[in-house]
Amino acid sequence: MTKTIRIATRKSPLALWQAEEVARQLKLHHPDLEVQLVTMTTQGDIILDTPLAKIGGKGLFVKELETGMLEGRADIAVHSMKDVPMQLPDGLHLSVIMQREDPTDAFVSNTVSSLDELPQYAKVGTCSLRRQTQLVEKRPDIKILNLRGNVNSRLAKLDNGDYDAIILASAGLIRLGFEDRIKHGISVEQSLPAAGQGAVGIECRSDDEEVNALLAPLHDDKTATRVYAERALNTRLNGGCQAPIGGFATLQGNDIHLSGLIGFPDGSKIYRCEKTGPQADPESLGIAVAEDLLAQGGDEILKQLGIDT
Ligand SMILES: NCc1[nH]cc(CCC(=O)O)c1CC(=O)O
Repeated sequence: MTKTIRIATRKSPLALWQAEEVARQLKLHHPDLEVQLVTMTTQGDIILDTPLAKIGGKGLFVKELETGMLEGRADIAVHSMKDVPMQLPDGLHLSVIMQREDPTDAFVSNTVSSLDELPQYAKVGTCSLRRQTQLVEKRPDIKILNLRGNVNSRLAKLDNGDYDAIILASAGLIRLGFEDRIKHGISVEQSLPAAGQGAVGIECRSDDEEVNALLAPLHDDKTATRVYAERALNTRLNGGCQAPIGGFATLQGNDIHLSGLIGFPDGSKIYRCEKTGPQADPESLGIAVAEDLLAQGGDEILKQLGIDT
């Protein structure tokens, strides 16, 4: 009998694109494999009118997919790594982290081509406290407006004239063929990305040896090392993708260079830290950067946001 892998995925265009890309790569490596998409709706897809930071829960975009795997209705789930909580349920693990797409935040506008060109009191759409914090630090006059929904509907809201500019992950725009909407990828110095941004991960049951073996060729070691360091930073800060926390790692020779930040959402103060450590131990580096940020005053920010450290 031919083996079938069932992929649990959300129905948003980006989620479907990513699931289909995994299906395509799996079939490339295993021509006889059958791959099916099992679409599911998550809490994050239902609650569209509330800023994510206010809903507060972690794993809003992944929980139903995980339940599907634990109940045997699917074999794997494909996620944007940025949306994957730091702690996974018992019995599941991240089997694969795929090669990273452009990790930057994209500046998207129909009227200007950069942050500096935005008129005074311009309206900028984003639902990310991390993006907001870094934008407002540089441009305190800017009015941040909430922007939720999938990539396509966010672009439609910009075109509708609701905003002077919006900030989205470059990776999602590139994958969906909207690369031409990106005025520029904002430098990581100006807008430090979220942990895991631009990387796709595949989760499955830890004990499913056959599926883990079939997935293995899709793993990218270099991306995984970077994402592990970024996620270790987030884990120590107890952040999720909804906190005003950034983390971005690059590889330099045999080392990892990790930049992290945490800031007040009004941009009044951002604490930053960069450290370098061996590629063999991304976790320790992530924790060291997190400890430094907490000691500088990041603990106060987390306390004000109601996040336990
Ligand atoms: N939180 C939603 C989300 N999760 C992953 C991406 C983009 C794709 C990626 O980071 O791989 C996006 C959209 C966005 O932030 O614009």
